[in-house]
Amino acid sequence: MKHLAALNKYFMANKWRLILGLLFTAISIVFSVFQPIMVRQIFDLLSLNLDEYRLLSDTSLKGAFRADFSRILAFYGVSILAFALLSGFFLFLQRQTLIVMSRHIEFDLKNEIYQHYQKMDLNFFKMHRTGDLMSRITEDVSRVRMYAGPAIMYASRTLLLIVIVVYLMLEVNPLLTLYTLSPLPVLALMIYYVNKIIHRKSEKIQAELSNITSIAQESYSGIRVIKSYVQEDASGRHFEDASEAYKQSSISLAKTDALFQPAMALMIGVSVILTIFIGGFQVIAGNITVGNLAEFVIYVNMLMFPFLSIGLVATMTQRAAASQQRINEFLKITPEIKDEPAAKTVQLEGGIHLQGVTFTYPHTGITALKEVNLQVQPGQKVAVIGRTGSGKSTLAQLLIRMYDPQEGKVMLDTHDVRYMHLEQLRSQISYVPQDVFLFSDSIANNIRFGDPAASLQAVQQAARQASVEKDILGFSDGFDTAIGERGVTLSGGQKQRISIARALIKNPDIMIFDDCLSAVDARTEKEIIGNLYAYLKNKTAVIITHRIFSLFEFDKIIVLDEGRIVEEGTHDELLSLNGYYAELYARQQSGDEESITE
Ligand SMILES: Nc1ncnc2c1ncn2[C@@H]1O[C@H](COP(=O)(O)OP(=O)(O)OP(=O)(O)O)[C@@H](O)[C@H]1O
Repeated sequence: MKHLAALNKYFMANKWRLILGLLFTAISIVFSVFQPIMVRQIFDLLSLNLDEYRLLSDTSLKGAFRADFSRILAFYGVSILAFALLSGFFLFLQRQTLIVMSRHIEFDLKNEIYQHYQKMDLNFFKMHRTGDLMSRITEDVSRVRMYAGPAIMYASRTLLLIVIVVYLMLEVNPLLTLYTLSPLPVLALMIYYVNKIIHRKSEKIQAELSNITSIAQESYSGIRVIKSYVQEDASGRHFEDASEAYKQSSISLAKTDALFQPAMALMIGVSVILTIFIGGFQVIAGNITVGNLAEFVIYVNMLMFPFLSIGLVATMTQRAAASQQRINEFLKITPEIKDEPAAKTVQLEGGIHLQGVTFTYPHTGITALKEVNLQVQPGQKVAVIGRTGSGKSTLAQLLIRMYDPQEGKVMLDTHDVRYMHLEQLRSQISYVPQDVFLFSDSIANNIRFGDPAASLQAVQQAARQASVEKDILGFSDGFDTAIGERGVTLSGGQKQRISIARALIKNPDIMIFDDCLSAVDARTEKEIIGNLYAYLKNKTAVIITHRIFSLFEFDKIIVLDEGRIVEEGTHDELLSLNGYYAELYARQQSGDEESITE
C-alpha cells in the first residue's frame, strides 16, 4: 500500500474532483435509502388499513377509500421515482468526477513515465526488455488507474452505504440485522479469493495472447524467409501449438467464471431467505412490521454490491500497489548520462580531442575502445576505418555522449563533453547512425526531424544533397509519401539516404556518418560523396566506413583494430605503411577494376 502514496501528488492536483466526487457519492446514497423507507411505509399503511377496508359494507365508502389509497400510492410511486432519479443523477455526477479524475491521473502518470524514458541513457534500454518497458506505461498504469478511479469510487460508496444501511437496519431490529448480514462477509471473502484465481488465470491468458501475437507478427515480417524455405506448415504448427495453450487457459477461466456467478446468486439467495424466515417470525412476534420485512429485503439487495465490491476493491488495490511499485522502481532510476550540476552551454567550433579513452560496455563487459587518442581540428574531415567490431560505432557514440568512457576524456574544442549541456551538445552535432530508423510518417516529416522548422524547400534541398530527391519524386505522393507499415516500402539505400538528408538539414558544424552508405550502389555513392564534399566544406566530419572513398580528400584517416588506433595519417601516409589500409585499398582497387572490366 505504501507504494500507492506516490499517487498522493496526483490526488492533490485533482483534489476538487475528489472532494466533489465523494460529496456526490454521499448525496446519491442518501437519496437511494429513501426507497426502502417508503416501501416500508406503503406496506405498513396497507396492512393497517386493509382489515378496516374489508369490514366496510358501503360501496361508496369503499370507493372513497380506494380513491384515497390510489392517491397515496401514486404519491409514493412518484416520490420513489423522483428519489431514484435524484440518486441516479448524483451517481452520474459521481462517475463524472471520480472516473474523470482517474483518467486525468492516468494521463499525467503516463506522461511522467514517458518523460522519464526519454531521459534514460542507452545502457538502460539495453538492460530492459522492450515488452517490459511497454507494459509499465500501458498495463501498469491501467491497473493504477483502476485504483485511482473505480476502486476509490466503489470503496467510498461501499463504506457510506454500509454505514447508513446497517444503521437503519439496527434501528429496526438488531437480531434480524445480524442474521441477514451473516452471509455477506463470506460473500466478500469468496469474491476476493475467486478474483485472485481469475486474475492469475487472466494473466496466463494475457501472456499466451502476447505470445500468439508475437508469433503472428514475426511470421508476417518474416514471410519471405518462411516461403523461400517452404516452412509454411512448420510455422502453422508453431502457431497452432501456441493457440492451443491459449484456448485451454481460456476454457479454464470460463469454468471459474461460470462457477462464480451462481455462487454469488446462492449467497444472495441465502441472505434473502434468512431475512424472510427470521423476519417472518419477528413479524409474528410483533417485534417488527410487515413493512420492516419488505424494507429489509431491499436493504439486503442494496448491500449485495457493496459487499461484493469489498473483494473487488481489495484485489484492485493489491494489483495497483504492485504496479505502482514497478513504476516507482523505474521512476527512481536516474540516468547515468545526464547534465552535471556544473554543465556549461558552449558554442562549438568543431575540434575533437580524445585523450586516452578506454570504454567498456557496462552490461556486457566488452572493452570496445582502448586508450584512444585523437586530435581533429575544426573543419577537418576524418575517416574511421576498421574491421567489423573494431570499435568504430562506439567512437561515434562517445562523441555524442551516449556513453561516458571509464578512462580518459572526450573533448570538443576545449570542453569535456561530460560538463556540457547534453541537449545543447547533441543539437550541435549531426549523427547518421548505422541502423537507419525512420518514423511512420511522411518522407518530408522524417527529413524535417533534423530541423522541425525547416521549409519544404529546405527539405527538398537536403534530399537533393543526399541524392534521394529523384527517388522521392518518383512516388505518387512525392515528399508526402507515408513511410512505414501502411506506406511505401523503401529500399535499404533509399532509407539510408533519407536518414542522411535528415542529418544534413540540421546543418551543424560537426557531422558524424556511421557507415551510412553501405546499401547504396557505387554510382550513387560517388554522387553523394560529391555533394557532401561541397556541403562539408567548413564543417568537421567524422566518416565511418568500410570502403575507402578515394574521391574524398581526408585530412586524417584512422584505422581501428580491436579498439585501438593502429594506423593514423593521410591517404598517402597510410599507403606507405603497407598495413591494413594499404591492403584494403589494393583489394578495393582490384575489385573496382574487375567490375569495370566485367
Ligand atoms: N550496445 C552494445 N552493447 C554491448 N556491446 C556492444 C554494443 N555495441 C557494440 N558492442 C561491442 O563492442 C565492440 C565494438 O563494436 P562497434 O559497434 O563499435 O564496432 P564497429 O567497428 O562499429 O563494427 P561494425 O563495423 O560491424 O559496425 C564489439 O565487440 C561489439 O560486440
